[in-house]
Amino acid sequence: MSAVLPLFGVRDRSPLELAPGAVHVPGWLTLDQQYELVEACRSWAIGPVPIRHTRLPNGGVMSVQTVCIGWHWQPYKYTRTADDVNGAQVAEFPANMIELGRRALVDAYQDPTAGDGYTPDAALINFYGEQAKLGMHQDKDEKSDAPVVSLSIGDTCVFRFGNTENRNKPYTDTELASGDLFVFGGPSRFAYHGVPKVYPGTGDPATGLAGGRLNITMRVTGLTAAPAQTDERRARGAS
Ligand SMILES: O=C(O)CCC(=O)C(=O)O
Ligand SMILES: [Fe+2]
Repeated sequence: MSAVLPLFGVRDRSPLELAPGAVHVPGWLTLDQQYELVEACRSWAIGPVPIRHTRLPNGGVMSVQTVCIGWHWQPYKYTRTADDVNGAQVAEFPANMIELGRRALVDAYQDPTAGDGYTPDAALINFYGEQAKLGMHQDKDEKSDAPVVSLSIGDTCVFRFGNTENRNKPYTDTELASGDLFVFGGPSRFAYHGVPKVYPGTGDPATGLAGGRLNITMRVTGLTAAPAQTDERRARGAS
């Protein structure tokens, strides 16, 4: 009997360019990194601003659940406090995530300088249950054209990556699996994209996620923090 080739389950980790500036790196995160991120997300999901189904101005509710760090996102702006949830300030954006974002750009663009000066200051953390989807949209509430770094953990999904003109064709459907990195920057920074489907039960529980899909998108908001009001300014009623 011939030996079984040890290729089963091994994915090609070379970066794949879907469009200029849009790069998919399969299996970029190690299992340990995924586990650590799941733990961190679990704690952010509890508070200071709990994870929620975002309410849209048209009265709809997103099927995806979202919690933010650094800046709070609500349709369609970033704010320091989560006024549409509990009014609290979201958790700080940790320095090790900035580092991870920089390494993501270096590896995706295969350029040792690609991460220089990249300082993401917000992340949206999305949790997809079995039925959750995300419609085609652009990430355009940032006042910066710095790349978006996306990390996926848990169940595999169909990721639809479109054009910069509208939410329709042409688009490319690709699968994002646990540990995958996807970067969209440059001419693809404002491309439409969405998640039409998640495949339940495809994730590895060793990530710490028993079910569902976690996606973290790091962004540069281009916003500066409003200076904290001093007691004196507050007493004077300065706005
Ligand atoms: O879940 C994903 O892969 C994409 C998430 C996304 O597009 C977003 O949060 O804006
Ligand atoms: Fe997005």
